[in-house]
Formats: sequence, structure tokens, C-alpha cells
Amino acid sequence: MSTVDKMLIKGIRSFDPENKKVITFFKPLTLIVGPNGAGKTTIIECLKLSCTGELPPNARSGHSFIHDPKVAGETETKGQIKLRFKTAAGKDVVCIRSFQLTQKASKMEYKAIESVLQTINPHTGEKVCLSYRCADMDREIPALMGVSKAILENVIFVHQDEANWPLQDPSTLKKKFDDIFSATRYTKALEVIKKLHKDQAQEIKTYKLKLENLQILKDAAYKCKSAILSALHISLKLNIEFLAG
Ligand SMILES: Nc1ncnc2c1ncn2[C@@H]1O[C@H](COP(=O)(O)OP(=O)(O)OP(=O)(O)O)[C@@H](O)[C@H]1O
Repeated sequence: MSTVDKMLIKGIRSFDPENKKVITFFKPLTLIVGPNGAGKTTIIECLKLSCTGELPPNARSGHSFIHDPKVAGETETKGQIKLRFKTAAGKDVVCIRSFQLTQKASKMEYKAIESVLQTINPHTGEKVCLSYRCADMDREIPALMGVSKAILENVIFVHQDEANWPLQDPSTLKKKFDDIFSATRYTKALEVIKKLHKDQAQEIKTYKLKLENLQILKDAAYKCKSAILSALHISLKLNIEFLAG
């Protein structure tokens, strides 16, 4: 089973960009308690973003997720989340995601600047860093954890603003359930099987028609053969009579 061991946060929401905060997760349970605005939701948001690459629903495309440069009295703030977890296979892996929020002349600019996976080479004990495109990393981490992205997003690290998704409209609900149970793959497989079945039924129909045609030709060939044989028979008989007579 995959477990989350530690998380470092800096420069995210109210977390200071200059002072890193490290949260250690205990087994089998960690309770997060604190007054309103202390950062409990931010911790869950960081866990979800680290594992799936998904920003929180209220993050305005990342702009309000990174510590506000105006609050820090700067023109630019850098945010970083480092998550140390054990993969389903028991390997220690660190996932690092870094971001930047810059105050431009008329607007803020949000950028995801780096995503790195760090593993430890079991033979040499050396750290191995693999730099990833965000999209690849978002696929790689759920695979290492042995949990689908849909379950991480909608069940394990579900955001408090989205916790009522089971009460949403039927089509959204169906899509969520399809994602969670990977039903889309089965639906696609069923579609492929149905198409194969249809194609093969069409092929059988064509072969049946060909068989009927061949049967007609075979009957005609037999008829020709017996006509030729009886003609030969008559001509042989006439020849014998002629020779005898
Ligand atoms: N972009 C930002 N820059 C600086 N601070 C921010 C930013 N976005 C949110 N905050 C602050 O971060 C805090 C958010 O905390 P969070 O929602 O994680 O707290 P919480 O412990 O979950 O609170 P609650 O118990 O009310 O749900 C708030 O104090 C908010 O003002």
C-alpha cells in the first residue's frame, strides 16, 4: 500500500514563501486541526495537487493558490510543494512541484515552473532526479501510488468545495462514477466488441451468399457433366452399332 510520509509547503496560500513548513503524516491516522484560516484546506489542496496536478476549484487558474505577492510586499512569489511518499511497491519517492506568481504591469502571471520526481537508486544510494512535463508527472504519480487519478481526486483528497459531488446532476454524477470505476474503458471495450460482432455478422452474410452461388454453379456443373456423359454414351453406342452393322 502506498503511504504519504511528509510534505513541505512554502509560498502556497497563507504559507510563507521564505519559511518552509514541513508536515509529517503519522500511521495509521493523521488528524489536522486548527482555527479557521490556519491552512487545513491548503494542506489537502497541496496533497491533491502533488498527486494529481489538479488545482483547487477556487484557485482562479493558480492565481489565488500561490502566496499573493502583494501580501509579501514583492513583485514575485515562488511556491513549492515537496511530497515524500512510499510507492505501492515500497519505494521512497519525492515529488517536487514549483510555481511562480509575478505581478506584471496590468495583471498577475501564474506559471508552473518545474516538476521533478526524485527516487533513490537502491544499488548506489544516490538520488536520481527525473524532470517531467506536468502532464506526464500527473499520470506517473497515481501509477506509482497504485491508485487512479479519479479516486485520488474525488474520494481521497476531495476538496471541501466539491464534497457534495454525489448530489450533483445525473450526468456529472455518472461521469464521476464512470471515472472512479474506470467504466469508460469497459464502455469503450464493449463498443469495440459490438463493432467486431457487427463486422463479422456482415462477413458471414457475404460468405453465405457466396456459398449459395457456388452451390448453384456446382449443381449446374453436375448437370453439364451428366449431359456430357450421356452424350458420350450415345455416341459410343452409335459408333459400335455402325462398326457392327
Ligand atoms: N493567495 C493567497 N495569498 C495569501 N494568503 C492566502 C491566499 N489565498 C488564501 N490565503 C489565506 O490562506 C488561508 C486559507 O486557509 P485555509 O482555507 O487553508 O484554512 P482552513 O484552516 O481550512 O480554514 P477553515 O477552517 O475556515 O476551512 C486564509 O487565511 C486566507 O486568507
